Amino acid sequence: MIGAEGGLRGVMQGVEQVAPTDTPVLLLGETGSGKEVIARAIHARSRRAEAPFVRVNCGAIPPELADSELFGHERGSFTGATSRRQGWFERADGGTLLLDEIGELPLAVQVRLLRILQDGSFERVGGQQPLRADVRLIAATHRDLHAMVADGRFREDLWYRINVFPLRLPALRERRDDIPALAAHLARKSALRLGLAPQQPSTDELALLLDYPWPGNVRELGAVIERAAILGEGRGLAIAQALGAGGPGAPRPHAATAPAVESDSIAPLDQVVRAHIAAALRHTRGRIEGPHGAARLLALNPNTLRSRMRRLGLTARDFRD
Ligand SMILES: Nc1ncnc2c1ncn2[C@@H]1O[C@H](COP(=O)(O)OP(=O)(O)OP(=O)(O)O)[C@@H](O)[C@H]1O
Repeated sequence: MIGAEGGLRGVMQGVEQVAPTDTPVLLLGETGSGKEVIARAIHARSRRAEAPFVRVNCGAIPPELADSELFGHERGSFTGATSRRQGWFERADGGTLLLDEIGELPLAVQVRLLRILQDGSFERVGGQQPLRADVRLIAATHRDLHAMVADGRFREDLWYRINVFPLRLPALRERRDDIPALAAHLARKSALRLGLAPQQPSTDELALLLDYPWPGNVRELGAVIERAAILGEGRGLAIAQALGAGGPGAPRPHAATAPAVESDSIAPLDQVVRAHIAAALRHTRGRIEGPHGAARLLALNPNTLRSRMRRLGLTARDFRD
């Protein structure tokens, strides 16, 4: 895990404290910020490390199947239940269960979840016999569960039960110091996966990565690095192009000056240049001239930069906040 000594230091302290216990953990943080990575770290440091770690994405289960997915069902208990099925609690018995996106669970299922957390017992759908499962629960969400409690969309009693030890993962933009190490790690992983010579971002490319807001956090950084590795064809990382071509927050090319992307892999040069200049302007908050200006960063004469910005439809004012 990258950042354990950096931006995740506080979170890791919590991990070390809570891992040896059986206490439920609530992981809070934006999508892609590393909640699953932290859940696995807790499991690995617990007495359950040799037992299963099971992750269930509650947001991906159709609400009518949530009961059966979590607690299992007996044969014939509903149309389509052609055989007995073990639920995720049974499969995680002795180990750790990560319920990702717990806020998406229907209220009826939340009641059953509360019960298993309170006394470890449950029944399969259509089953009479009470069963037991010894499971350590880790819940994760990017939602404001407290607000959902206030709206009646999340049960207050369940909220108290899972909110014993909350850990909040900072967004990547709140721990920019971790970006260089993460980028290096992700670049090595991409190169291995793609069978390309490993490449590392240059200082200029790192500046682009440091400047980007990363709404999709580490997952998005991984995707940008992978795209950059593919576009760089083993000779480098095409970070500017990868950022300009795909990031949801990437500056959109100006219709009059940059044609639509015609190929997925090769962005028009104007678009790449525009994204690069925009990144420099974001960095300097719109300042063009002087020692802290974008012209200096880009090694351009300020007037040259101004005329390129005009041609590409960029205005310094847009970067001033
Ligand atoms: N600190 C880290 N070091 C190395 N890789 C990381 C780190 N944090 C996240 N990643 C990688 O980033 C990706 C996203 O992380 P993860 O799946 O844990 O995020 P998440 O918060 O659980 O996302 P979601 O809310 O969408 O489920 C994964 O591929 C993971 O391996």
